[in-house]
Order: sequence, then C-alpha cells, then structure tokens
Amino acid sequence: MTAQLIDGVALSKQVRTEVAQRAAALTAKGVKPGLAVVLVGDNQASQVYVRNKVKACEDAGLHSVLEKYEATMSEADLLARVEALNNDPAIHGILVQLPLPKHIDDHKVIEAISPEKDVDGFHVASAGALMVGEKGFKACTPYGCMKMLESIGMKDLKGKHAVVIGRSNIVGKPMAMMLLQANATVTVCHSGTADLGAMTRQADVVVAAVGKRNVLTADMVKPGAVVIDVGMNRNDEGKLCGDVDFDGVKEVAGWITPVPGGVGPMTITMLLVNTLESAERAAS
Ligand SMILES: Nc1nc(=O)c2c([nH]1)NC[C@@H]1CN(c3ccc(C(=O)N[C@@H](CCC(=O)O)C(=O)O)cc3)C=[N+]21
Repeated sequence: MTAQLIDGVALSKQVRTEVAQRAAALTAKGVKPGLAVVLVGDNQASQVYVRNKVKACEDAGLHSVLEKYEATMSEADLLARVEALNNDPAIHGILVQLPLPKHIDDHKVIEAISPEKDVDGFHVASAGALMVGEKGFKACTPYGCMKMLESIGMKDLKGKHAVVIGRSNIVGKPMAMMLLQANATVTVCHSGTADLGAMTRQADVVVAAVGKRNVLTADMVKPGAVVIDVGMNRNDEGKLCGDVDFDGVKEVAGWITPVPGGVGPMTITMLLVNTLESAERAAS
C-alpha cells in the first residue's frame, strides 16, 4: 500500500470536539442548538442513518428531535410539519430524510424548508448561494470532502486538476462548485463521458460519487493522486463498499478515503457544523 488513509472517523472526532465546545458556549448563553430530523416511512437504511444523526447530536450537546411518520402520510401534512418547524425557535436545522415515499414530491418539501434552517444545503437558495459565492449552507457530503482535503493540506487547490465523477444535485454538482471555489481546475464526468479513465488519469484529486462499485480502478489513477470515495454500496457478501476499487487503487494513490469510515462520518459531522452555525447566527 502506497496511499495514506484519510480517516473520516478521526477527523470527525476532532471537528465534533470543536462543535461541542461551541455548542456548550452557546447553550450557556441560553441558545441550545437544535436539529429536527423528519423521517417518513420505514426504509431500513434510513432508520439507521437517522439514528446515527440523532446520536451524533446528543454526543455533541445539540438538542435533537426525531419526528417519525407513517409511509402513508400526505404531502400536505408533511408540508405543514415543515412549516411548524420553520416557526419553532428551538429548532435551527431541519433535515427531511430522503428518499421520501413516491406520492410525496421531494423537491416541493425541500423548497418548503426555510433557507435559514436548510442544514442539508439542498434548497435552491443554498445551491444558488454556493454557485455565486454567497453565504449559505453547504451540502454536507461535499462539504465533508472539502474538510478532508483541508486536513491533508489541500485547502487551496490552485494549479490542481480535480475530477468529479457524478453530477447529482446533492453531491456531484455542489462538489464541483466547492472545488472551483478552492481554485481547482474542475472536470465533471458522468454516464455520458466518453473515456472516463482518460479524464481521471489527469486528476490530482478524484471524487467518485456515482453509487456503483468499481467505478474507479487502479489503471484510472495517476500515481500519488488523492482519491475521495463518496459511494455507499454493498458487495456480493453484503459488506459496505464505495465506488472505488479500494484494494487496487490504494497501491497507486497518494491518499485515499475508506468506506466505511471515510466520507460517511464526515457527512454527519458537517450536519452538526451547519446546525451549530445556524444557531450561532440566530443568537447573534
Ligand atoms: N436529507 C438527507 N440528508 C442526508 O444527508 C442523507 C439523506 N437525506 N438520505 C440518505 C443519505 C445517506 N447519508 C449517510 C450519512 C452518513 C453515513 C455514514 O456515516 N456511514 C458510515 C457507515 C454506516 C453503516 O455502517 O451503515 C460510514 O461510511 O462509515 C451513511 C449515509 C446521509 N443521507
């Protein structure tokens, strides 16, 4: 193995300690940061993620509320709950867990969240703010990836070429914008890209965010490159794995993030950071 590991658990611990200190200071001033997590339906994976988020809040001294609803909940009822949370002064962040049941329009629900409480960074106003370099909540997963780069001395990416694989609204697109903001030269690849390997072999930083195993293999990586794996898949044995062929790529890359223990924990960490900052803004 030539690559060094970027440990998302260790980095999370560091950042969450800071969050806990700032949350305690704010609480002492009478404002306890609060996150509301809304879960509709009984998606197994969602139950686990949501529990992890609530536990992370508790550990950092944030107030959290978990609202669970039946899969049959109407869209109108969900929109009414979001509106109530928008108006609840004890709540500084609102997260509506995706995916939502099919009869509910997720776009409509996300747009109903007040941008001041959109700690997921999914609202059009948050995406727009990122696009034009204004203040707004950054989507937690790409934000966590940027923190990981910062942790290895790559806060400024001037002169570096970053290749993002994937163009989703929640990871690929905001990731590209954040890398651009950090002065990288950015290429976004996707299912319509003719020769993915030709692109990734030029990259100093590769971010894989497709949701498919082995999208990035050793032959596609420039020696010494930084490889960030956003994927969350199951292999044939049912084990959690990313989009990157970790065993192959770790022999070529300079740095690599593991799955599990990489981007996932950082996503939750940045959710705490956003919630804390929302509360700090509300208190000032
Ligand atoms: N409104 C909304 N916001 C989200 O941020 C959101 C969402 N909906 N829907 C689902 C996805 C998924 N997601 C994860 C976050 C952390 C881990 C995580 O911590 N994973 C651990 C392992 C967990 C395990 O063992 O299963 C790791 O990678 O080490 C996973 C998945 C947030 N999501």
